[in-house]
Amino acid sequence: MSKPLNVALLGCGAVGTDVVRLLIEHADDLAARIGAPLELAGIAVRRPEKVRDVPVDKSLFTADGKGLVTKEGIDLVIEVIGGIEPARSLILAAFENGASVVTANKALLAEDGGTLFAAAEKHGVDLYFEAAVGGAIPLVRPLRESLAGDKVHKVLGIVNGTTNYILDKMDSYGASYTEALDEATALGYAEPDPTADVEGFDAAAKAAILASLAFHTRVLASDVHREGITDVTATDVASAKAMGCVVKLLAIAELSEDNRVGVRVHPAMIPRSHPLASVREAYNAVFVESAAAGQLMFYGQGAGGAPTASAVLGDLVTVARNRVQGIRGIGESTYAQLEVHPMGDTRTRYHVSLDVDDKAGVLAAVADVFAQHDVSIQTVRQEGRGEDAQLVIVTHEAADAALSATVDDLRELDIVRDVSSLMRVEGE
Ligand SMILES: NC(=O)C1=CN([C@@H]2O[C@H](COP(=O)(O)OP(=O)(O)OC[C@H]3O[C@@H](n4cnc5c(N)ncnc54)[C@H](O)[C@@H]3O)[C@@H](O)[C@H]2O)C=CC1
Ligand SMILES: N[C@@H](CC=O)C(=O)O
Ligand code: NA
Repeated sequence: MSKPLNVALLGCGAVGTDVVRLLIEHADDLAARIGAPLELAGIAVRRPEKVRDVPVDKSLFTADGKGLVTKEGIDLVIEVIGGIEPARSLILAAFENGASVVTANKALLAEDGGTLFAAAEKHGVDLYFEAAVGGAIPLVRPLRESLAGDKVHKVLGIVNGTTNYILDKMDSYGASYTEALDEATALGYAEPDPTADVEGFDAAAKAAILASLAFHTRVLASDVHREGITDVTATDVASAKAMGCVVKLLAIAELSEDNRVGVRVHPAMIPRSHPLASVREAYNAVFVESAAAGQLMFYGQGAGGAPTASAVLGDLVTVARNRVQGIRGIGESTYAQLEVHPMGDTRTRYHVSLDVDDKAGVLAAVADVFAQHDVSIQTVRQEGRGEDAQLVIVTHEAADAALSATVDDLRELDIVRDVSSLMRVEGE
């Protein structure tokens, strides 16, 4: 057994609490797997005086994160504070001090991962981040390692537990949006500011990380087309049901034929027969398609303290083993330097539900608008309701820009009273 490795923990909230618990409960096994015991050297939190349900001496808590990570002899730093600052400065200070870092911070990685990876490389230490995408699900490691010999061309999935929980409760129990969000927050799934979840920022950060790993190129959160679930209405959920579909917030990263990257996060209707439709509560699921392996599916708990702590501890064992052996693990791979194309160039399908006048020629006028934009209609369903009628149209695949322009022109028609539901359709 080698000498003990000193671990500094930054943050002791939903994830940090379970990290401490697992570090203590599994101490002997972790030491045997690493070849050295782990010693918790300190825990940085915003309010050290707060009473916490963690089985450690109170003296370990400090508000001085910088002092903790720059302490002599710190080998490993776990960052589960979240956000950009002070997380970034603390991670950089940890590298400077020669420590390897494990983080769950997708927001930071998707905004400024390049700076972190460069600093880790400069100081000859590791930066691992399995918990940042898909919580407990092994996803980062398969993309970084297992699929390193293949060519991935698409990644598609549900990567935000909070929004999946909300949409699931709305679909299955008719729960209100606010009620479901409160439950997700109480269960420890939501980000400190749940706007990050419901507006799609969290999923966009994860999509950027997945795209970078899958296509070996740097993709930032700002490159991702992002729409959250705040505009998803009970009418959308009911419309999806009527079509045999369910609404999910999807993250999709794909390589186009001209080798550009498209990355997007938006709600979409998917058929109930699609495997992603049965992903319930805060579970996540991600499909990866690659040239040689074909289709792979990863499924599991994407949020919550214990599942996320499992991924953190897995990384901690890896970087600790590297430390004991005096080696470094893999770094960033962005050699491909691919262009990211705008959302308008993405091929998508739309579901459009229109409230229209119920009179002769309406269907022809609506169909003409689609034709003007070269958008082909796959199905039309019309229901008369007295003076007005509902037209439910599903298109074939077309450029997103053409679909969006079609809807803009439909809104201008006198016979169209309202666009009552508008959503992309995926998974057929
Ligand atoms: N909760 C979840 O299900 C998951 C969270 N994550 C990520 O893990 C990280 C932590 O998330 P949670 O534990 O949910 O957050 P949390 O809000 O429950 O905990 C944050 C912790 O950081 C501490 N902190 C905040 N500002 C600080 C500062 N300036 N100095 C020292 N400590 C400070 C707080 O005192 C608290 O202990 C975030 O990056 C989040 O995106 C990743 C996957 C799942
Ligand atoms: N808030 C996130 C937590 C995990 O990444 C989510 O809901 O998925
Ligand atoms: Na993961």
